[in-house]
Amino acid sequence: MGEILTSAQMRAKERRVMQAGEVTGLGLMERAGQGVLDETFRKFPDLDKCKAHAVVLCGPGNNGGDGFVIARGLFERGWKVEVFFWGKAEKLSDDARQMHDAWAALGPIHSMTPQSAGQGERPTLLFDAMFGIGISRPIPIECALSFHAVCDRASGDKKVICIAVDCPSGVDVDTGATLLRDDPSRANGDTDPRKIAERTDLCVTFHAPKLGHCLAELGRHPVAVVDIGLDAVPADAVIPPDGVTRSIPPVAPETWLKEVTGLGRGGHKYTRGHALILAGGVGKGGAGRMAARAALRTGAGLVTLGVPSEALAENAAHLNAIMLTEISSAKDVSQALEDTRLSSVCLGPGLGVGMETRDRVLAVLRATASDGRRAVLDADALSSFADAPEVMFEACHENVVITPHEGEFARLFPDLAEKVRISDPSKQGLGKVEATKLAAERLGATVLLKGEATVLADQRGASAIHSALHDRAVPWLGTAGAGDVLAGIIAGLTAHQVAATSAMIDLAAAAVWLHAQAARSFGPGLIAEDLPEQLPKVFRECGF
Ligand SMILES: NC(=O)C1=CN([C@@H]2O[C@H](COP(=O)(O)OP(=O)(O)OC[C@H]3O[C@@H](n4cnc5c(N)ncnc54)[C@H](OP(=O)(O)O)[C@@H]3O)[C@@H](O)[C@H]2O)[C@@H](O)CC1
Ligand SMILES: [K+]
Repeated sequence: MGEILTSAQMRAKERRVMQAGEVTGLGLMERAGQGVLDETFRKFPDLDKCKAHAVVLCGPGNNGGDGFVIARGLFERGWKVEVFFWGKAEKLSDDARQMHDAWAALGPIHSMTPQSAGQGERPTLLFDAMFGIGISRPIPIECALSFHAVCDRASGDKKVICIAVDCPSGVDVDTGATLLRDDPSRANGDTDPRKIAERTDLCVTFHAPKLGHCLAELGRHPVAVVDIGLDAVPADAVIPPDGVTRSIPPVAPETWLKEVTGLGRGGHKYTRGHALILAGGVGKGGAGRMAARAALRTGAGLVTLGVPSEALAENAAHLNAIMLTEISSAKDVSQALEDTRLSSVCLGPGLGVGMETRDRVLAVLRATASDGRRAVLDADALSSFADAPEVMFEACHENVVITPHEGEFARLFPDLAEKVRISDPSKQGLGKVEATKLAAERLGATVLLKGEATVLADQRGASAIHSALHDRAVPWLGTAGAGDVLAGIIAGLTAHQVAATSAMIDLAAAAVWLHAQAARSFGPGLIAEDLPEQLPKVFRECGF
């Protein structure tokens, strides 16, 4: 699939498939509930044999409807099932009402209160089917307390395995944030809805992951995706392709990597391009050297490091295959870029924050504005515009990518960063993806916002997420200089002539994947210098 949807896109798709007569709402709900059980027993196979005891918490919407299907499915498998319901049966949708009634013929439905939910023996499994993608405000405190009351039942000492249906209740799937009340004092301990996500062991969602699943600000649970038959109508018939956020890596990463980067297609050192990396002064060249080495390892035919005159000797002592040239000023940058064989430029790592760097950035942007050459701006190249970001926005163009971490992003886009901190969309809170898309639109270029979940967006509205979470987690990638290497990998990939037809966002996404893959391949103990050295192994594994 490779697509990551918003809740609105999911609903649009559901409507479209139902209109096409491919499936009914009841059919979708049945598949959803049964799919949650299948995924649960796939993840915890021993449980299917033990026919134990489960609690299902059902909410007032269709998420609750899925819960009634789950209860019935467990009952049919021989489990002891307790169902608690928060809401009024007469207010349920027709589909959820039918599922409610089907369960009512098999077992009791208890009203959900913390007191009632806290009685009895601790179950093996707890299904959270209280609220799904229809959440519009913070969840009722009684629901949060009921969830914890089941987990903490006094009778029994085993940890309850918590399964979230579609999402942990209270999480906004468009942002990954939990909706919180204005009054934080009302959200302490078990009344804090974030604790539901923290206690979740597995989340089972439908058809495709939603944005929030890939950002996962809270909780470290894995996410399983169940096919409920919505592929009967192609996605393009419902949602414009650029409106869908893509998942990086896609289903077949090796094929994708070859297509996007053109790597492995042969050529000679000139067709593979020439990357120019600008580095800092004496004692500050390490970051630039690491970026340069990454560019060379990524397959740029030639790489030149540009350094101020006083740093030439120091750098010469460190370099072999990488060429060295003197670049001491913005004027030198402009002169160097008159050589159009230089096909990509990377600047920022170790360059220092200030007017000097700002002028160099502007010189690069001017020189590359209209000839298709690519530029990568990172670190100090970004921070140097903190007090006048509009100067950079003015000069940027579609062949530029900026690679901020969250701090650098906040310096350039303080209003957007502030909105990401607001958890409630009705109070104009923004998710990270939406914020990155707005930033890219403002910049007129590609934005790559680094983090455990790296979000990419470009000026045309395309977006992608690389989620280094769960089974792709690489905590050891948070090491000094790792960002410099990423900037160098992008410079290396974008230098290639064969990559000229690929969109900047695709090349940047490929770089993010290679970077994480190199870190995964090396493992714990990694330092930034190891990353470029690991790339040949990654390329071999990709079949280059
Ligand atoms: N779409 C699909 O393809 C499929 C969807 N399926 C399932 O449906 C789920 C979406 O169902 P949904 O739209 O009914 O929303 P849901 O999350 O159950 O909650 C809405 C209800 O809660 C209420 N409510 C909201 N916030 C509240 C609060 N803070 N406090 C109190 N009440 C609150 C809200 O009331 P209202 O806001 O209208 O007052 C409404 O009654 C989805 O997650 C998946 O599990 C699958 O069956 C099959 C395929
Ligand atoms: K839920």
